[in-house]
Amino acid sequence: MPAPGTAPDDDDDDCNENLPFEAKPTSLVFSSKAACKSSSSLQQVTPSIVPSLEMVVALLVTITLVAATSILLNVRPYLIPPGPRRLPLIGNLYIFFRNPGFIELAAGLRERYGDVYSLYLGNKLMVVINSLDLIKEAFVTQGDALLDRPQGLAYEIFTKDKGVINTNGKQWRDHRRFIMHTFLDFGVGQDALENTVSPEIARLVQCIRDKGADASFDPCDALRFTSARLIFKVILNKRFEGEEKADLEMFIAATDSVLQNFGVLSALHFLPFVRMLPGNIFNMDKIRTTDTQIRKFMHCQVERRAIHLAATGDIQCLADSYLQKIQTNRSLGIETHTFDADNLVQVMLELVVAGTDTTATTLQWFLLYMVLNPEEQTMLHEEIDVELDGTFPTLKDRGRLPYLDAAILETQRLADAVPFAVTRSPSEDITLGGFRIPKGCIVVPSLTSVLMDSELFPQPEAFKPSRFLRRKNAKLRDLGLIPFNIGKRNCLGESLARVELFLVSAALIQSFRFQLPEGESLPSLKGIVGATRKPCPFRIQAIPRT
Ligand code: HEM
Repeated sequence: MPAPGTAPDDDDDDCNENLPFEAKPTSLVFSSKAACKSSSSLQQVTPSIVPSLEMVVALLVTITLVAATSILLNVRPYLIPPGPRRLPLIGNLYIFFRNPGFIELAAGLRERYGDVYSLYLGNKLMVVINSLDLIKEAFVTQGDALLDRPQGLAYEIFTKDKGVINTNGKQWRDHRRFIMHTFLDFGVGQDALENTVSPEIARLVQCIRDKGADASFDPCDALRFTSARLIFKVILNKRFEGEEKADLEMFIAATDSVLQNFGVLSALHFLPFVRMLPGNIFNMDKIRTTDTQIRKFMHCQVERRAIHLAATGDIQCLADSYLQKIQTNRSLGIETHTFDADNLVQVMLELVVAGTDTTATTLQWFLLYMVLNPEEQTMLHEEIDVELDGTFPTLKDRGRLPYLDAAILETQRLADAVPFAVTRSPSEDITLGGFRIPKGCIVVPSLTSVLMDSELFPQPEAFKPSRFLRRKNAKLRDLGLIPFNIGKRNCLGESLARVELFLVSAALIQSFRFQLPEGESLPSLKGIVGATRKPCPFRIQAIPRT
């Protein structure tokens, strides 16, 4: 008997027993003993390259099955919006890998398939909605059927049964209502908030002043820190001073890395088998470790608030109100799992994550448009100098600074900070634009399609604050300015974000003239799209104004 892999003995009558699988009697080539008696070198090489009958049949069957499946897969069910051809198993996920960017990809698909089109992520149907009319129809007129988030779509940081962003039904409603009421109590959107946030903004101004007029710097970090600090102040009454500054840096870096992996986490959700592959593909271990680190940090902050509240009874921030609600429920004997410590930690995490990157990104775009449009910046300087005469801007001044207000709105339009909002899922079949959007599918509004609509905003690529000057009493939503999306589940932090955007930009414009450092090439206006749409890194110079 030859060793495995060696040629069978020429004289061995039972040579078929020793042949590799391909060379057994049913083989077209090696079906006779004569064949076994051919040259040994041929016997060693040929069996591995000549297909057997089984192989040919298997191949034909596979090709037929793939072709049949492809044909079947590409017939969209009745009235389901059109979309590109999909492949077995991965659906249309392949188009995300070969395309230059999500926004360009979405624009191309809209041009080809119309305002409502569909894609398959694995075998999950996703419907993309374009245009102001259709987004209003979906999220306002038929909004009650489109309040839910798709279930099972739990990214590591947004768990599916806690918090507010990724939950549905009573859990979501109770938390959304509680947070909105508490924000109102703390004066979010009103003058009362000023005492809380103004010191942080003054600190940002000083931090930029300290860089010196000649220095060129990337404003990204300073703005992210300020945005995070503002939210931490409102929700945890925390300033992160002295040694604790490093904690905040760690937290920001960690949340950033989770957000950067957002795309991978989303793709993995639709290809669950990839998660099961051996090895640490996509660095999932790192993502989990970071998630644990972030959660531990927040737990610690919440515990400190609980100790402070027990000692003083003084309600100073959202966490205090929440802890008080847990206590009240307990003392009334109300058994509720909706308001508990785990939910509190999750809510805190979500508010910081949802509020930091979005606001900081919008402020970065604001500075970028300022340096690229010096004549617009001069108009803002003139307005603020005349109206405020050097006093630090407050919310009361908003009415006196219409050009600044318009410049912020125009920045928000062009920034398109959250281009595809957050996914939703119909709780029942709905009809939109003549198509059926079935219960349970994923729905994505393309906010870009509205913010960059040339009929609503002529020359949509141009930075023209004046387009918002004459809006009189028209609602921003009716004009098409919907960066927070619309309807009952739009951005929960809209009022807080508007306050921050106004106070930070007013203070910066009053204090500095921003310009491109000499010799620096013009920064690109093409954004980097992840969970948010950020500008590519750029450097500026801040010349102090007296
Ligand atoms: C310029 C800044 C911001 C922009 C452009 C923005 C945009 C958005 C968008 C488009 C959504 C998705 C709404 C939908 O499902 O249709 C959203 C949701 C949300 N945002 Fe914001 N946001 C900003 C700032 C903030 C801030 C400062 C906070 C928190 C303090 C915040 C907290 C939230 C929360 C909690 C949700 C989920 C709401 C829910 O599921 O009910 N956002 N945001």
